[in-house]
Amino acid sequence: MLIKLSGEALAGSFQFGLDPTTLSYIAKEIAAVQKAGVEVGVVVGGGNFVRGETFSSEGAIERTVADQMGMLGTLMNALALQSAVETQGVQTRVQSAVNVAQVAEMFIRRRAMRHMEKGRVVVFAAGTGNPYFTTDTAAVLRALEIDADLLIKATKVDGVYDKDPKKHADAVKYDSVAYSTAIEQRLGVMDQTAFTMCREHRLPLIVLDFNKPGSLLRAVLGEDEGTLVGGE
Ligand SMILES: Nc1ncnc2c1ncn2[C@@H]1O[C@H](COP(=O)(O)OP(=O)(O)OP(=O)(O)O)[C@@H](O)[C@H]1O
Ligand SMILES: O=c1ccn([C@@H]2O[C@H](COP(=O)(O)O)[C@@H](O)[C@H]2O)c(=O)[nH]1
Repeated sequence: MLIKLSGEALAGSFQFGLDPTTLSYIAKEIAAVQKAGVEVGVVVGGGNFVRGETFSSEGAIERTVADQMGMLGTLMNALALQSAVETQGVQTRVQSAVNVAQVAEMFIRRRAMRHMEKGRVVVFAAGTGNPYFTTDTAAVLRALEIDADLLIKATKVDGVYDKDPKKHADAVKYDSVAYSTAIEQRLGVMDQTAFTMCREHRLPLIVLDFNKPGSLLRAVLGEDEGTLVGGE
C-alpha cells in the first residue's frame, strides 16, 4: 500500500515545521501496519514548510523556484519520518525524486520494490521531481509504479465531505464516493490531477484522519474507516 501523508498534519500543534510528538505518533502507526505484514510506501507532503503556489504569489520568488523549495521541504519531512520509523524498529529508506546523493537514494522503482519486499518502509521524497505538481499526484504516480493495491491519504480530516469541512460547519461526510463525483464537484481534499489519475487507473483511495489511533491499520484490514473513493 501507499500512504500519502500530509505535510501540514506533521506540524501537529505548530503552525510551521515538525512536531516531534506527532512524528513519533505517526511513525508508530506506520510501523504497526508494516509489522502486520503489509508492504508500505509513503509519500510525504511539504505543506508544513513551503507550498510553491502560495510562496510565489507575491512575485518575489519565481514559481519554479518556490516549487523546488517545496520539494526540498518534503525531503526534510522524509528524513525526519525515516528516523522516527526506525526508532520503532522498522528499517526505512528514503528515495528522492531529485538528486540529493549525500542524504538519500534516488527513486529507482525496482529498488524501492525490493526494499519493501525485504520489510523496509520506503519514504518517497521530493514529489514527482517536477514543479507545478503536488505530492498528491506524486502519491498516485508512485502507487501505480509500485503496483499498490490501495492508496491511503492520511490527513487532518476524517474523510471526504461534500464541501470543505474546515470552512463549512454543515459539510456532510461521504462513506464512499465515486471519482467522477469528486472530480465534477471539485472536492478539494485532493488535487484534481490526482483524482483523475486514480479514476483512469482504477486505484482505490481511502481518505482518513491519521490522528485517530489505529485508523491506518483498520483501513488496511478492510474495516470501515474514513471515506472510500472508487468506482467510476
Ligand atoms: N470536500 C472536502 N472534503 C474533505 N476535506 C476537504 C474538502 N475540501 C477541502 N478539504 C481540505 O483538504 C485538506 C486535506 O488536504 P491536506 O491539508 O492534507 O493537504 P495536502 O496538500 O494533501 O498536504 P500538505 O499539507 O502537505 O500540503 C483539509 O485541510 C480539508 O480542509
Ligand atoms: O511533484 C511535486 C510535488 C511537490 N511540489 C512542491 O512542493 C510543495 C509541497 O507539496 P504539497 O503537495 O503541497 O504538500 C508543493 O506545494 C509544490 O510547491 C512540486 O513542485 N512538485
